[in-house]
Formats: sequence, C-alpha cells, structure tokens
Amino acid sequence: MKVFKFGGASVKDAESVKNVVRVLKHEGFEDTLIVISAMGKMTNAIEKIVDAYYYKTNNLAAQIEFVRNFHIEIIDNLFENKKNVILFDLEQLFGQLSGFLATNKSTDYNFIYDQVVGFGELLSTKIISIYLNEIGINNSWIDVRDYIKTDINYRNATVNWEETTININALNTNNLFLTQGFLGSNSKNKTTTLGREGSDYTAAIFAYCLNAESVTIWKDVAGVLNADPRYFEDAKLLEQISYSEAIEMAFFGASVIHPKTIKPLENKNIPLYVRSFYNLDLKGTTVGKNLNLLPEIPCYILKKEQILVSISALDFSFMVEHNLSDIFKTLHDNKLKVNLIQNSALSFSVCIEDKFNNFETFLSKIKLKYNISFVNNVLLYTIRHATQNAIDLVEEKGVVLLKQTTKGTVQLVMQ
Ligand SMILES: Nc1ncnc2c1ncn2[C@@H]1O[C@H](COP(=O)(O)OP(=O)(O)O)[C@@H](O)[C@H]1O
Ligand SMILES: N[C@@H](CC(=O)OP(=O)(O)O)C(=O)O
Repeated sequence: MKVFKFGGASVKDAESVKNVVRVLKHEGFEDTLIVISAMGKMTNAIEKIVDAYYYKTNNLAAQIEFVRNFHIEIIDNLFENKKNVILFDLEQLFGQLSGFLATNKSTDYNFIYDQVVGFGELLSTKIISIYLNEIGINNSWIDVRDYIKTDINYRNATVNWEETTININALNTNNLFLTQGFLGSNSKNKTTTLGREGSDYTAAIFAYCLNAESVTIWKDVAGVLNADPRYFEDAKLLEQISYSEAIEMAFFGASVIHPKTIKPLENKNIPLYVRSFYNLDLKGTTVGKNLNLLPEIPCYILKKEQILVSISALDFSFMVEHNLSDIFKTLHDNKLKVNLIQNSALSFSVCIEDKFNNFETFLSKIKLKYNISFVNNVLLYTIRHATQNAIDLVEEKGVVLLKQTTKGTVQLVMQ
C-alpha cells in the first residue's frame, strides 16, 4: 500500500482538484490511502470563525459565510452532476458547526478551536471524495477520527499508538481510501488536532500502521529545496536527504515537511518522496535511511516571529542549574517553544516561539524572580552545512543580535 498526501495548495480551487485527478491517473491509485488537508488557506479562515465566536465579535456570521461561499464556488466549478449530493453534505457539515457553536458550554479556547477548525478537512475530503466517485475513481471516504486516537491535549494532541494501530489495521487495504489530515479524536470522541500543518504527520501515521511501501507528499515546489524559495532566490532542489537531515531541517523550521512526520517513517524505514504536483516528470526529493545530502550544499532555514529573551538574576548571581531548570519549567508550562539557547555566567538567552499567546503570562512569572529583557519579532536563520559564503549571505540581510555555531550548523538571530 502507498500513502499520498495532498496539502492545501494542491486543492486550493477546482482546477487544482482536477490536477489531483491528473496526478492519480499518472501515478496509479490502486491500494492507496490519500490524506487531504483543508482547501487553500481555509484553516486560517476557520481560525477566524473560532476567534469571532470566542471573543464575541460581531463578524461571526460573515466569517462562516466566507468559508461556505469558498467551498460552494469550488463545487460550482467542479461538479456537473451530483451537485445536490455534495451540497447536501456541505449543509450537513455547516449544520454541525452551527449546532456546536449554539450549544457549546466550554470556555476552553483550545477545545473550541479543535471542534471547529477540523471542518476545513471534513469539507475538502467530502467534496473531493464525491468528485472522484463521480468521475469514476471509486474511493471510500473515511473519518480519520475513527482511526487516529489521541490524548486530550487540544491543538497539539499526542497520538495513542496502540489504539491507532489497532484501528488502522482493521482497514481493508485493497481499496482507495480518502481521509482527512491533521485531525484525531480522544477517548471522549472529541475532535483533536495534531498541530498546524499536521497533515504530513497524518500520512506518516497511516504509513507506519499499514507498513506502507512509501509516502508521497505532493507540493507546489519541485521537492525539498535548500531554502524556502519565498525568501531565498535561487533555492536548489535536494535530490536526496537522510531522515536525520529532514528531521533537523523540519525542526529548525523548514515548513515544507511537518517536524513530526519523519520519526514514524524512519522507525519502519519507509521512504518519503516530496514531489511537485505540477511537474510529474520530476523525481523530487527522496528522504531515506543514511542517504547522503545530494547535492551537498548549505541549507538555509528561516523561522519568523521569534522572541529573543535575555534573563539574568536580580542579585548579580550566576545563572546555574537551579535557575535554568526553573526557567525551563516556566517555559514548558506556558507552551513556549525554545529554538535556540545561549548561556553565560550572568545571563541566559533563548529564542522562543509563542504559538499559543502565552508570552505575557510567562513574562509576569519570570519578572518576579529575574531581570528579563526581550526583543519581539526577530528572525532566526539556521544554516546547515554552513560555509563562509552562506553565512555572509545571511548576515547581509540585517543586524545580527546573536550568533551560534555548532558542528557545521550556524544559527543567527537577526532583526
Ligand atoms: N526547504 C524548503 N523546500 C521547499 N519548499 C519550502 C521550503 N521551506 C519552505 N517551503 C515552502 O513550503 C511551501 C509548501 O508547503 P505548504 O505551503 O505547507 O504546502 P501544503 O500546505 O500544500 O502542504 C512551498 O511553497 C515553499 O514556499
Ligand atoms: N489544514 C491544516 C493541516 C495541514 O497540514 O495543512 P497543509 O497540508 O495545507 O499544510 C493546517 O493548515 O494547518
């Protein structure tokens, strides 16, 4: 069995969905499981529904209408027959969404987020499944929440591998299956999500449990490049990289692969192909065990919206183990992700990411015991396989606030 993953960019409009059909016909789709994300930037749009509801702004109805109209336009451009079937399913899903918003009693933002945001994937997979059936590509739509079981950590749920493996093994694998990325459910059967952009990880979870022969992630780029082409001119295709290289790149922020994707694949030695959904003649990137980086060139990774924090003791004493463990606990408690650490006798600097808007709480706690200063909205560049030329190229981009070198990897915090 093989696993394909189509992300938002590959299903952003009716033409793109037709292109998915071209990919399937070109590659073959027997004994395949397809994971699909929300269409285009719909997850961002649905996040606005969550915020409008949670913060009681007056644009909730408009935000819902925007998402509904986006999907209706795709349906209009995609379907010739069966339009009523899919419109019925769409209205059912919007009915479930309105029902949840009308009856919800919880004040937990993360819980509400997960119950609402998953409608993007439910809508996209319903539309595409019915469309594929209509044009003769018979497939079974499955609800991923019946298969991937997680804990209750809403917005960043951890997979319960034991239950998930049992559920997925029950699939009859001789079919073409189509399911949602990014979602799971917990023991209370409430929807959970695996973290933004988590559909790559969903593909890897299915591949692991099914002992798949491969996973292919279809992208709007030729494969994994040595830099994000949006920020680096002349980014080059990496033809092959090892699992470890892919993990390092994803960890440091190469948004082309979700960081959690590699481990399940590495554990079962399942190759990952990252390929262009535009140009099917290209081989793309192969990620596998012990593959040498090819070509061996510096790789640049940019993480935006970082906060550079510097912490020192109030009484000029050393920053040693007990202070550090106290600071790390506070970081962890506030779900702040640490991307770089630098320590001196008197101060401790970290570059962090505040995905869950907890920095103010962290600040108020740390201020009670330490001096703290910070610079908001800085950039973190990581250069793997760094050369002096590569470092110069990045340093030209702004003011360096902090620089750290470890074994061929250079990190620069810049403003
Ligand atoms: N190292 C990289 N190689 C290739 N693409 C990258 C890299 N880093 C960032 N990207 C960006 O990732 C985008 C594809 O990922 P994404 O937009 O998340 O796709 P999807 O949502 O369709 O899965 C590319 O268009 C590119 O701008
Ligand atoms: N739709 C979700 C999950 C995902 O993985 O999307 P994409 O494949 O488009 O990055 C998100 O945007 O976070």
